[in-house]
Amino acid sequence: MSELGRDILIHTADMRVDYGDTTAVHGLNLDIAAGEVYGLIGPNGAGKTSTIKVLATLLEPTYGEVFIGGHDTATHAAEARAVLGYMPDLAPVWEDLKVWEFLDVFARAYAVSHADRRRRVDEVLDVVSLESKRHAMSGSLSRGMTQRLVLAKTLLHKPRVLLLDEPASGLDPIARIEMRDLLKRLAAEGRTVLVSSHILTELSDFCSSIGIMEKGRMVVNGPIDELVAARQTHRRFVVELLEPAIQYEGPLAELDGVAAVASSGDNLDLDFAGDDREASQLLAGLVAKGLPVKGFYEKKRGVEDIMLEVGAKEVS
Ligand SMILES: Nc1ncnc2c1ncn2[C@@H]1O[C@H](COP(=O)(O)OP(=O)(O)OP(=O)(O)O)[C@@H](O)[C@H]1O
Repeated sequence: MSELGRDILIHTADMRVDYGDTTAVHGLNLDIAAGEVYGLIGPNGAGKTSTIKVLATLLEPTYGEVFIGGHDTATHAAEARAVLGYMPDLAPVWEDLKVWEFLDVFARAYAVSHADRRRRVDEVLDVVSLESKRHAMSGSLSRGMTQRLVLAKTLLHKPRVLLLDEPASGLDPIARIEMRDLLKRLAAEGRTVLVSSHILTELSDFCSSIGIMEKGRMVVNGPIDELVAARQTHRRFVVELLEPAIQYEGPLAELDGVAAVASSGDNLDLDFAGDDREASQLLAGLVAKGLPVKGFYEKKRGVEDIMLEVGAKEVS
């Protein structure tokens, strides 16, 4: 399936998921291209898991169409499954199997030939940096290593599309960073990765696109660059002063291009509409007005700011 030359690997149209009278997902339209890392963000209960389960062919949508790797999941579920790897939230491992045995069982299930199995198991252990744990019991691994083992299992059949439900949940900060770096690598190798989280900052620095869900609806969806640019009508500058900034708030509001001024301690935050040359003139104007300027820099606005603007404050 392609659209304007893009290879669309995840496509949904009007996808709805009902549980009895509860609608968990309302008419979802998604198009995620090859090589993208798509962050599905939303608070608990927003509908992320239901969405991912449908994409993974584990749950039939109540309504709508779903294509994975160009395969209609309603009519060609087996073909769709062959190209996708799904990692559930808090997936269990068989604790009494060694790490390599755990992977070997699944390699058999994926019909990897006997001759290739050992090599394939070694390859996925290498990808998730668990080679040294090859002979360890699965039950002896830390939470972060267990998540990486489950991810290794998900990679055995070389899926082009990865569907990862909260892969960093329950991990300590270091294990989170390791998981994030691993996902970056997997995406850099050309896979399409859909990863969910209720923690925005976990995703914002490496996703190419995001979707923010609230109560089963997608409230923001698109490439991060475009989302940020569309909301960037004003630039935010910080002026660091040598003394309390509050006394300068009033006079500065009259300067050309300054839309709003706020002070905190020795800093002034300016909302400013203008290009770099005008920003440079703004700085000259501040100094000419006698402000004791110690520093002047632009504060880039990111995805976190978008979140606040769309009012999804409960997602943090
Ligand atoms: N099997 C089910 N039966 C009934 N309602 C369900 C079922 N699974 C999910 N729901 C409801 O559907 C809505 C969406 O849940 P879902 O698990 O998809 O959200 P989520 O964003 O993944 O949240 P979480 O992070 O807590 O898993 C919630 O209101 C939830 O209570």
